[in-house]
Amino acid sequence: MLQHVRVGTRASALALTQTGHVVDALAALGDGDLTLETVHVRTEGDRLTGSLQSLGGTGVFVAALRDALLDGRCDVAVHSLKDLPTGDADGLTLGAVPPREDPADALCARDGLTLGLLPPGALVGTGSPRRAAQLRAARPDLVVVDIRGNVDTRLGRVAGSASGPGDLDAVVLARAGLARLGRLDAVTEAFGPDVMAPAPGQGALAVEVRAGLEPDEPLAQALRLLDHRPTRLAVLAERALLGRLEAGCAAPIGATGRLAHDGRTLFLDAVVVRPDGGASLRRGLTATLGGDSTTDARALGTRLAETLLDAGAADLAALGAVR
Ligand SMILES: NCc1[nH]cc(CCC(=O)O)c1CC(=O)O
Repeated sequence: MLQHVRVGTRASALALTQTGHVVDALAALGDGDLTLETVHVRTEGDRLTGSLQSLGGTGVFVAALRDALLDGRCDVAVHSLKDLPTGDADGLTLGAVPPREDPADALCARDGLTLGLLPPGALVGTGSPRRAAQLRAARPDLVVVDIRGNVDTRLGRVAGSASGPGDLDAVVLARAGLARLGRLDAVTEAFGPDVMAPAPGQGALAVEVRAGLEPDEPLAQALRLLDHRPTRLAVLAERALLGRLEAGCAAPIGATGRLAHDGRTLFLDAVVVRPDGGASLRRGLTATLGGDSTTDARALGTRLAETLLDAGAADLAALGAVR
């Protein structure tokens, strides 16, 4: 059976490379039964300017792609997993979670500087309250500047660009995005999770499709082969934590899940940081997965969220969740 599949993407450089990776992988895994086409979908987030917080988070980037899937303008949508809202989308399903890149956050500073070597009062750009809070915790003397824009725009704020010289000493970006764009040269320090815990889902992609694929259609078969169980279980736990805390991708919450080599021990570490960086709560839990590993992974995230709520996370970070 030959199947033609349209893959929807945003037009940003990062979205295009991410979609390209998935298209190439699906073509290889489809074993000649799949033909693929990339279709561009314009999203509201690409049009608007202003801080991400004022847009209500990066969910705006996702909504237009989801509409295109539901309308049948495309059959597959590739998202940065951390940008997906934690709730399920009606009529859609997570078709595959490919192997994750290193989820670390990375400092991209002028003159090869690391966080410890930035001078007092240095200007560090990020649009993420999570990154801002952890920067303030590590270096209360720095000035965090709220910025947005695509990866090139942000790097240009340090290195300078056609529109002028750089006006910041550093920016913080996901290492994964830089890796996919071939821009790891800009990284001057990759943060360990003790300094900056990455966002739930960071470094992972989500391949979303309409619910109800036939299991034997070529797309469904290729998606099963593309799916990486350790990544899927880790991100399900991370996102369940975020969901239970009633927080989105803009919340000052970091989380890292990891499946042990035995395939059934799942670790989850999380931190909730007060936005001013002056206090934080860090907790970890481990679960042994049973027959329904998906449910168990989600339960681990929920349980860790409740542990954090018991310790006062909702007040600390002004979250919506109640215990
Ligand atoms: N919110 C924007 C966004 N969504 C995903 C990535 C990077 C790639 C990833 O985390 O998988 C980025 C840019 C960034 O945070 O630096």
